[in-house]
Amino acid sequence: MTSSSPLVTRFAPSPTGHLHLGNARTALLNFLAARGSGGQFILRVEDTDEARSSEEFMRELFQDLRWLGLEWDEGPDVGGPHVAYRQQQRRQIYEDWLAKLDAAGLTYPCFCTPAELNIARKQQLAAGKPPRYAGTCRVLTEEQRAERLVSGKPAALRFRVPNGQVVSFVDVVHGEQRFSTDDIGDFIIRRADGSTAFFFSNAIDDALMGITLVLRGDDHLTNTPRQMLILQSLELPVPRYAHVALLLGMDGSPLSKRHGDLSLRDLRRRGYLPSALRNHLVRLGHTCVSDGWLDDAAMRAEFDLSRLGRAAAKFDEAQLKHWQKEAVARLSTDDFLVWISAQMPTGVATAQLGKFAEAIRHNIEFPGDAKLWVDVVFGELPALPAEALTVIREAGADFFVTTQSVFAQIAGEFRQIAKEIGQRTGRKGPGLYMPLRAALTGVLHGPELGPLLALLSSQEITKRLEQARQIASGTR
Ligand SMILES: Nc1ncnc2c1ncn2[C@@H]1O[C@H](COP(=O)(O)OP(=O)(O)OP(=O)(O)O)[C@@H](O)[C@H]1O
Repeated sequence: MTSSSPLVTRFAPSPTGHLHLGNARTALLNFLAARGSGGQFILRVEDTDEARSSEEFMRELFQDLRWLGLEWDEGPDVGGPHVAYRQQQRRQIYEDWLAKLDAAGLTYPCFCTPAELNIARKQQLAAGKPPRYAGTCRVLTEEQRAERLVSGKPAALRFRVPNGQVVSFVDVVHGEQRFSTDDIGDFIIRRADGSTAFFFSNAIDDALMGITLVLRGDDHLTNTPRQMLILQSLELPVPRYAHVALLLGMDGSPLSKRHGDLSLRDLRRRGYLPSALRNHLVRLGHTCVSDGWLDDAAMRAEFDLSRLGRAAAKFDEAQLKHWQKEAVARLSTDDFLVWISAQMPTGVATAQLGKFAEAIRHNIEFPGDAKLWVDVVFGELPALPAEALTVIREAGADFFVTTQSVFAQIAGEFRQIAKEIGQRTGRKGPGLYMPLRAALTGVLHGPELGPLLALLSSQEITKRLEQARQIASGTR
């Protein structure tokens, strides 16, 4: 279903931990749905769980989303026409709407203790029935209610679910959905401690903030009829819903903040690039027509609600690494140098820096990988590993004598030099390049030799070839 009208979407996380890849995927899809349709993307912080929420997690959540490249049009730190964007600051709004439900006779206080609820639940399960609130406090008389309230018994507030109705809606991902209200027990909308429950505050906020599409994990699919009942009772607009399959970790269970799963922070610390994550995430639970790299504009154009999928998507780091390579290849030289800056020595001339970046970038997945090549180019050659020594010895001292004289005679491109060495020594292919690599870089794999050697002084090249000659002749 492609939507031509602008969509107002939102990402509504709780600041109770670090955002993981599943959260990030949901945020990205909401962002794309809004941007692709010329609509608005709202960030709302659902911090009603005071015990688990923190300011620190909220700040980090902003940083993580911005790092990922998702900017919001309205939110706690940028404001907007629907302030406040933190649920803790919206309590009065919830009280006002609760009062309306109350006035319509659609709520009642519930005095059942957790222990009582637990017993009722077990009895229902034992009888093979789906657990739902048994309605104990629904049928209290006014006197019984007043008595309990006066005695100071803690009371939650429940929504009175109408009997014998069907709540139906067309989910963008799952299609037609029908829920009988007889299967939905009266549910809590305000807890005994005074805080509003997710079902309530989340639905009220979506309606008041003008959200037209609620795109979220399919863990919320069965919450939807409850939320719709509340909105319909209050004559508030009901958004469209799209419930996308949850992202699963390697162990097959859904990623979750409370388990500290695959956080964006960790992936960032490990050197992953945000554009790599975006390209990976947009293909989890959403199919793209293009298999190739998507820049921001192409990703917006590719995104289509009709391509959201039902199948649970599993995180696969090999796929993420594929996009990481693509992302590194696309960094500008300056951005690449900033990315690897922690590995770079000081005092390197600007022209050298650019050449170094281009010489090594295809061999770098993470910034730490640059260290080896920084040492090879700007430092002393590290101690040669056994496999390099073997290759050098196999080539023999004469090979390096010839190589030294060719380097001294030809000041041209490495290709010319290598051709000349090949002609004079009768070596070609790996037989030619491996001993050169071993002697000049100490490593048998890596970036093209030419651009790398162009960064070494002729004295340094001579020194390394001399070292190899001595190794090959057994004098070192
Ligand atoms: N594994 C997941 N895959 C995809 N989306 C997810 C996943 N987990 C949560 N979401 C979505 O992220 C949004 C924010 O959810 P929320 O802040 O409750 O995250 P959470 O990881 O479920 O946190 P917690 O572990 O604290 O319950 C919701 O739309 C939710 O559906």
